[in-house]
Amino acid sequence: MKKKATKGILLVQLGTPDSPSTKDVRKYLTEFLMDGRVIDIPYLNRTLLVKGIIAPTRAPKSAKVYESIWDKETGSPLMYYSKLQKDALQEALGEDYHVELAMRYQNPSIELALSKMEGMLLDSIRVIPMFPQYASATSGSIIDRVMELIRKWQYFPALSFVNSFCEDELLIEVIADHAKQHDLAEYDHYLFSYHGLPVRQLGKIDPTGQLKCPENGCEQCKVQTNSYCYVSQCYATSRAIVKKLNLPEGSYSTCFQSRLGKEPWIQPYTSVALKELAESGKKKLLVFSPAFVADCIETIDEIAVEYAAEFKELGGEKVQLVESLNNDPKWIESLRRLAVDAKN
Ligand SMILES: C=CC1=C(C)c2cc3[nH]c(cc4nc(cc5[nH]c(cc1n2)c(C)c5CCC(=O)O)C(CCC(=O)O)=C4C)c(C)c3C=C
Ligand SMILES: [Fe+2]
Ligand SMILES: [Fe+2]
Repeated sequence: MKKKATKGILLVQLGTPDSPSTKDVRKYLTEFLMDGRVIDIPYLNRTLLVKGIIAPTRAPKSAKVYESIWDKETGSPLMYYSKLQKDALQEALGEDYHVELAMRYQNPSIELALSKMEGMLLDSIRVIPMFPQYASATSGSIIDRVMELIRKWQYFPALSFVNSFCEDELLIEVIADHAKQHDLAEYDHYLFSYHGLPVRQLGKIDPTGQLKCPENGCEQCKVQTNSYCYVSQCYATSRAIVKKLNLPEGSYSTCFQSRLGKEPWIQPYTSVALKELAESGKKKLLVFSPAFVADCIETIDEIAVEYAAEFKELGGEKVQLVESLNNDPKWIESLRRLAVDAKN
């Protein structure tokens, strides 16, 4: 008889549309952007903005992009890699563990994954938001949703959450390994491009108001106060990769992509960084995307297609994306350690 699993691991990724049709992309964008941790403005204003403006205008454009990255057999790259990661982690952890995969938005939902786990009467559940750097809009929202659902249960397993793993040794090693698949000497600049956030969301993390993110500059917040500052965690990841690859001072920089709407997002923006690099005569860029654990629309299209075209128009020659963690065995080992070791 198969041994009963006693420990549950719930991997949660952001989410992706069910299909690249405009209808499904609109549904996905609406659920995503109606999350008050993602667009953190009052409900009525958010509804008018998301359902009245962003979803209807963005859905047809985004649908075309999703169509271009969608694989006929395996579908959304983010879903494809997330499933591979889940299966590989289950294999690595063995039969004492039960691993579920959920998406914060759309399918498979956190509700569905937890309903399966509830019936298993597990001793513990460990939730791993699949984001190396904590942000309220991503890991925070996942943790919030899990707590909202589990609080209705009649029993409570020992529950734990991975918060951030921005400097995880193996994670950094995998990123460095993937960079080394390219001839590092060929590039005249190394760019670390992270997903951006509205500036307002950074300041809200600190209830004491003393951290003053980002006015005081965020490069050292994490080191000095061990805060949840997203920007600081991004800089910590960049520093660790730079150290691992021994990149020379002045040959690299950190920037933030994917700005949505008109209000200020954290800077420097990737598009501005590209312009400045082109103006300073840089021709070949190696671009890291360490906010993601799997290739997705943000890497495959935004960096490798859109930013690459932008850079070439500005006089640059080449933008090479460093492959994401995807299903690299070393990353699966890193995930396994996150799953069994409650330190993070
Ligand atoms: C206010 C809007 C957004 C915030 C804040 C935000 C934060 C954030 N997102 C990720 C990771 C991913 N985002 C992805 C796509 C995506 N993100 C936004 C908006 C915000 N993100 C939009 C509108 C989209 C859809 C893209 C489109 O073209 O329509 C994805 C990829 C999903 C996929 O299917 O491939 C990821 C992953 C992080 C890490 C983050 C804050 C730190
Ligand atoms: Fe996003
Ligand atoms: Fe900060």
